[in-house]
Amino acid sequence: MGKRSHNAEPTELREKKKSKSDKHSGSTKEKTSDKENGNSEDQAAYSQSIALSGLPQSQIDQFLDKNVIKVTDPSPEGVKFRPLISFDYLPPGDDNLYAPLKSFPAPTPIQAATWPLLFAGRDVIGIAETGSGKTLAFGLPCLKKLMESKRNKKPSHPSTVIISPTRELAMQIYDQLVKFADVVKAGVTCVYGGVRKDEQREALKKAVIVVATPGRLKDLMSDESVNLSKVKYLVLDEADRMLDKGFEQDIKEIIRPMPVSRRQTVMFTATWPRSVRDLAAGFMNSPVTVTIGGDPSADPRANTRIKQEVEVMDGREKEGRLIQLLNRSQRGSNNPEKVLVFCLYKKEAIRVERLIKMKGFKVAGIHGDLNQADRFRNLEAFKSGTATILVATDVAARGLDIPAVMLVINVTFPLTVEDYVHRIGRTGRAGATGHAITFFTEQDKALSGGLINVLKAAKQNVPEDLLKFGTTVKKKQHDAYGAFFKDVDTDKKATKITFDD
Ligand SMILES: Nc1ncnc2c1ncn2[C@@H]1O[C@H](COP(=O)(O)OP(=O)(O)OP(=O)(O)O)[C@@H](O)[C@H]1O
Repeated sequence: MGKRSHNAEPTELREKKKSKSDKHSGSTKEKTSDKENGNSEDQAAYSQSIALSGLPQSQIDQFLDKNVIKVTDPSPEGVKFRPLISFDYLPPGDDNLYAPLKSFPAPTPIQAATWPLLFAGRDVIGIAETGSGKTLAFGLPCLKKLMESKRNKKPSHPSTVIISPTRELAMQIYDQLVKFADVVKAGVTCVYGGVRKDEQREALKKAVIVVATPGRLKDLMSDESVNLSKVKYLVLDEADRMLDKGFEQDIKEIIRPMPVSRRQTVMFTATWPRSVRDLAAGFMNSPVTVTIGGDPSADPRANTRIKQEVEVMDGREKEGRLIQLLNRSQRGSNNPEKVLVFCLYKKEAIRVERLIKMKGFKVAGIHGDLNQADRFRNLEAFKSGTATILVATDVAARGLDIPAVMLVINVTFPLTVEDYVHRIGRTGRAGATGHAITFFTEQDKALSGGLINVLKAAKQNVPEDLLKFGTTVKKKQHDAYGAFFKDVDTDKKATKITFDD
């Protein structure tokens, strides 16, 4: 929990003097108008439940303080919805949609704070730690919209697009949506590169919600297999990755046919570097920014339930130390814990996987040199526990929700501190604790300042050896930021630049 001073701005959500319009509308129900939202068509109005409006303000304030929730709304009215602190306060909806929520005790803070805004049709930037339920934060409103639209008419073109940087994450979002609302299964489809297009083209004919990686979606647009001119709800998951150099152009092309006046644009992430913020603003309409856990302008923040250890070493010591750590975590138990090992380059991942296999451990790998079927199969083997160690490049750094990953080992430091935060965020999810061990060598010293700040912000030990590399945070990001994660369509001829994924 952060300090109270971090939380200075939620006063916007606290009791305010009633404006003229509030007085006219009464205190229990507040409907957003289309004009306020800048969204003209089919915008579902959101009515705050009477029970939620009736709660004492102190209870709302306590929730905001405890979870360090900051909501910044640029519109003249400011923030007027209370967070949905319990599932009981959700707007009326289909039982099929809400029933699976019963497996959770309460909405997570990012869900509680963003749902009212999303139901009300506002553009939202949601920033919250890894593993904090962001998928459902943007997913539930989109499923609700789908169910409502199904009742009204049969759509001819997709109304919702969710874009994700990797194929595995796209598939995971798709799985979560259909698991959540099986009844809408027919209306949801997932398109990504590395597999044939024919089935995807067929599925797109009936799709209302499309989950996609950018490269394949762009291809399917250009051969007119999908028309995005009717899209009203656009989500960029892992938004900072989607807006960085590797993807920026694709995203611009995908968004072009979607009319801004009718589009609700939603961005979610655990890290929100300054470098992408202006670009994000250009795609959005008066967005409300919701931050959980502290100031978004500060350094990237890691989930505080993860114990972070950094071991400064010579590069030649890495393999020996890795095997030592794996021996400790895998041997002597019938049920060895799941360990995710990150490498930076594909060749390195292949070499490390081979080494681990040679030592007799149950290991699988995931990186851009594998074909898509192998990527899915290996990820599944790790999820199911057939393999207890997964060696991955940064293709697995973001978003993947793999149950019970107990330890993340960074054999080679990533290209940015944001990626570090996402990598270690594969452990310690949904309220659990986690552990991350990072090997750091002189070669990585340009990132020592950023890493030190992440460690300090999460109240972790900073080794003396790391401090020696310097505490300055270098502004310039690696030029390849983003390029290592791009899903390249294997149906296409190779171009000059080849990406890691
Ligand atoms: N209200 C809730 N209570 C408890 N667990 C939840 C709740 N909502 C979602 N979860 C679970 O929390 C886990 C993490 O959620 P999710 O993958 O959406 O995290 P995320 O914030 O998107 O993480 P990342 O930043 O790594 O992408 C999932 O297993 C999900 O089922």
